[in-house]
Amino acid sequence: MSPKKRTADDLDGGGEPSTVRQPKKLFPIFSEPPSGPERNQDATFRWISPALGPNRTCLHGLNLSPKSSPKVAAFDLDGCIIQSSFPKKGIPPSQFHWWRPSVPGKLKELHDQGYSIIIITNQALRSAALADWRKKVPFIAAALPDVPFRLLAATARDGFRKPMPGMWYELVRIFAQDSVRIDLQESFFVGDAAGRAGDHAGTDRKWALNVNIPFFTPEEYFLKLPTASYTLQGFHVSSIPKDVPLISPTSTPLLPAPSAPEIVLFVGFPALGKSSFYRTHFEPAGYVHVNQDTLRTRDKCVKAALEAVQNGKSCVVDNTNRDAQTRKHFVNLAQKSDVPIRCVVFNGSIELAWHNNLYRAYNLPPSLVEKNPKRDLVPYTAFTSFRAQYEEPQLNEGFTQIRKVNWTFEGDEEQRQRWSMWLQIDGR
Ligand SMILES: Nc1ncnc2c1ncn2[C@@H]1O[C@H](COP(=O)(O)OP(=O)(O)OP(=O)(O)O)[C@@H](O)[C@H]1O
Repeated sequence: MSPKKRTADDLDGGGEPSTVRQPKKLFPIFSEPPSGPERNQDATFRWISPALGPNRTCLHGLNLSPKSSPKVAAFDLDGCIIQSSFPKKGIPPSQFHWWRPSVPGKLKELHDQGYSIIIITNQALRSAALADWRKKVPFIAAALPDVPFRLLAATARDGFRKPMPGMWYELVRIFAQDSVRIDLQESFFVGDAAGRAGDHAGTDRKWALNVNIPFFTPEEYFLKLPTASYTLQGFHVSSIPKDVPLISPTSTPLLPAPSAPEIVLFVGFPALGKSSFYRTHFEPAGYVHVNQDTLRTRDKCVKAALEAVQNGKSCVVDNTNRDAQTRKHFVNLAQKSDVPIRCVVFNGSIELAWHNNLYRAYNLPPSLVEKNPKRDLVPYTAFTSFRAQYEEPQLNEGFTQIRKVNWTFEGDEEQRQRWSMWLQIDGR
């Protein structure tokens, strides 16, 4: 049996068992709803998700009264605890199949050994399907009457969605309220999206790598099968070329000395680090920052650049400046004002730019979030349209010099750790 294909709009992150032996028979727990919808009234499960607020896309539910323990046994839902929670026409929410019959017993055993049982699931379903899915969960809980557990479900393509670590941060925050610090070595995560041949993704393994806890596939954990080989697809910062100079050519310094008024025009994908580079290298030298994100229109940027040079100041035009026509506005201004204009091109792939975009929107360390205003995710179309319309800057556009910047990470250990995580959501 091959894994059933789902669309990104339907569901991702769980998946039906996609490798190794499939059971010949399903194991229905309920073939009928036990006593209709009213069955939920005495259910042990309750949703406690906030309806509003920044965490509203992360659903949160409790079976019984789970305790916070330093030992966390975390499980994916679909293709791991149950076979699939994907709603199907004509199948009541009460009906589901354990991934294997041994699953409920194993969960009970872990609870008895003092583990906190946590279900971590991606459920980016359309609203009607999500409503059906929410009805299903209490039935799964009812079949685990002596296993207290906590369930977190990411319902949107945002920082909560595996492999992004948002659900883990949420767990750490909740446990901290009970003064419990999770022991990473004693904890583990089991999931079927493990990057094995035939797996629909490597999302679960990436999530465990991100949060730095041991990972097992359901076959390894529940069936004790040998570890399977895997390959993780998608962008990771370890693929960025090393040992390239930060600025090339290296023959002249980045800043002229003694400093004379000039315009420096940045070129590069959104989120490739242009503003960070400005703050590190140009702001300390007194360059005025001209940026369309803050000024809103190009006319205002041209005006701000003109004002800077008229006041005898240098400035950096920190926009994407994708083509010659866009750049011409500033070249003309420089020529009219009789100041040199140089171009600084940011090397770096669309994948790195998108990664930084995810990092900036969802995974900055709290210390950085406090310092900087929160930046929303820039839509992917901004990256593809930059790529489609990009024209490599040429000296004959009127530049006195063109420099290339190779992105190099600057930040403390916590920043580097968060930036080095797998952030790309499947498919992008
Ligand atoms: N060299 C670097 N070291 C560490 N982090 C960086 C570096 N460059 C960029 N970043 C991080 O990547 C994210 C995007 O960087 P930044 O906002 O500077 O990009 P940008 O090109 O100015 O983006 P935009 O064009 O969207 O304004 C930020 O979170 C930033 O902290």
